[in-house]
Amino acid sequence: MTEALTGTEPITGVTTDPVDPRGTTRRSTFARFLRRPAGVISITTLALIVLVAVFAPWLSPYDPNAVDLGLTRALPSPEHLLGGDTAGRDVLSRLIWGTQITLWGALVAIGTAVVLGVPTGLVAGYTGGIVDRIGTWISDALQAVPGMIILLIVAASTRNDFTLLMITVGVFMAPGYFRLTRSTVLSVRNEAYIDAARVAGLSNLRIMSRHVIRVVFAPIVIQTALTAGMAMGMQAGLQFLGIGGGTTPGWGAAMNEGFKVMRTDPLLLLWPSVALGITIAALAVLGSTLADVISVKTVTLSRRERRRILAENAAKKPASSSTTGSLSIAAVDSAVRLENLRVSYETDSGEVEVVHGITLDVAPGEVLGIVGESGSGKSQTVFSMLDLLPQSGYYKADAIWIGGEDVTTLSRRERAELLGHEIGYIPQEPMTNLDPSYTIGYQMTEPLRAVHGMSRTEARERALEMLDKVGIVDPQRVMKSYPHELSGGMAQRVLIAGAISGKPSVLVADEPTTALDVTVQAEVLELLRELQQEYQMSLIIVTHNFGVVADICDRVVVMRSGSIVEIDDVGPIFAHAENPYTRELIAASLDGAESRSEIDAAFSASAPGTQMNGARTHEEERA
Ligand SMILES: Nc1ncnc2c1ncn2[C@@H]1O[C@H](COP(=O)(O)OP(=O)(O)OP(=O)(O)O)[C@@H](O)[C@H]1O
Repeated sequence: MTEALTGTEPITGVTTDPVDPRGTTRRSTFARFLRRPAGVISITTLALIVLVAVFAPWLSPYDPNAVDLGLTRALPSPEHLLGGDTAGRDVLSRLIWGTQITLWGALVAIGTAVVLGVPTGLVAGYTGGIVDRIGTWISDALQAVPGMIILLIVAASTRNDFTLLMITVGVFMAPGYFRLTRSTVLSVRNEAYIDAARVAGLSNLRIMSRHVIRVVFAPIVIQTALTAGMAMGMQAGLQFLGIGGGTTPGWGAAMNEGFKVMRTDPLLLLWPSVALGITIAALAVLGSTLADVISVKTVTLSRRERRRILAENAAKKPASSSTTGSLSIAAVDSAVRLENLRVSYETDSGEVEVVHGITLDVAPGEVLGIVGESGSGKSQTVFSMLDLLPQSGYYKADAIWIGGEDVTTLSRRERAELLGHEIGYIPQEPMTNLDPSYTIGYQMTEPLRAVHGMSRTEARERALEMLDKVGIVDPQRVMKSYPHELSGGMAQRVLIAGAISGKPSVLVADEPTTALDVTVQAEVLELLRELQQEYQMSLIIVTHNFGVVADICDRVVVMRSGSIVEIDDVGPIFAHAENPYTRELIAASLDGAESRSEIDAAFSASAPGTQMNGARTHEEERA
């Protein structure tokens, strides 16, 4: 469907089906579900059962509690299709009304479990730390409580109130939802698109309710199908024991009555057992088919793998107390300034410092390159600046100035708000930084409305203007598209448009071209340079490539193993770098690798209508 489009080509033949978090369309998920006989049978059966419950007053041939002594223990007949029970009541009518009360009981229990378990699991998984520990502790404690004893106490103290009993059942089911939600959230909490939403200044509540909840949705639906059956089983069990039955003709109560006369009138036990068995089986089949179709998978690093990575890190550089780097202007005049920044990670083998006290600043309108080999600490530096370090990481700094304010003195919320206004962030991987569940239009307008207070129309106009600015040929159409319908180059342009749409004073680009092919890299760099000049933003560009530095930067910070080894203007660095490591990096970037001019030449040759660096003009794209 989607061809390998470059960022400048119009989208052709795209569909706009909403997608689930795994990138498949909702329609196709439902279609795949319906293609399975088990799916069709289970959903049809459940639909019929629900219809019977809803239309019980009309379907029931008699009053379920009306007594006709002539009907006592009567066998099935044309007037009473399932016969009469021991008190002379119509069995079919009681079974039909029983459907209603049984489903209602399951609904109350599941509703309670979902309301208690899902939001708490969401908050615990997303927030982590003490909130997570308290939530997990309560969940574990609840599971250790003997549920049956509590149910007996509730039954005794509420005179067998059926609804209250089912709420209590729901409370005991809530830990299942809590654990499922928490673990699902943990698996996506550090996804790049969640980080991107944080940097855009969206509140935690908004991120949780819009972006994280979507991932939780599918497993919760599956869990609900399975636990609804369990809730019904428990309800029937309670009524079978005479708890919570009362005069309510639930299936469990009917089974209780049938059990007493099982030897003489086995049919009285058979009918409610069959009804309950079919419903629970249909729910179980529905749940497992859904699980199969959606196949929820989370990828986690094995413990051994984690240990290996952390040990490697620890071996790379011992913690040091020295500070590296330098400053060029006063703190209040700088666009960004880091003073003695240290980043550490908590690991099994203790604390590992990965950035060892670095100091640097960026002037308004300046383009600063942060260069270094992989693992040198470039991203950790940027993440500290953007408050994006993962849970196990933390930083210490004498100060971090952004827009003339020391953000280390601000609350998390104030800082997020400041970041949303002052900094635009362009991440490494364009695709993973877009939420697959939402259209580009929604993702672009959301921060503009939530953070910058624009109306829907203003936000839409700004988003269209920015998409146009970054060279997207058909912005209207792209706004309606989902991330999987874009090529990598287009996705990166969309992210650039999103990053500049709030008109930030600083743009941070973390290896913005590594995930793109060579020709698209050239276009994106050219675009960044144009935008930086047009908006007079400061640009911090993280890269391992001195070709990019030569092309776009005013000044360069060279990092190695978490320290700064050299800071200088680009000219002097290329002419006479002082540090041998810098010289090595320059040589490695230019030696053998395609230099910028080679890339440009190659691109110009392959696409005659292109400017220097391979970026086509907007007019040419339109043509
Ligand atoms: N979650 C983590 N736990 C422990 N150490 C980490 C973690 N994330 C990163 N590190 C370590 O921090 C160091 C610096 O990593 P960083 O991501 O900043 O490197 P980088 O220079 O940006 O490299 P790259 O260009 O490959 O992204 C590395 O040694 C890395 O292994």
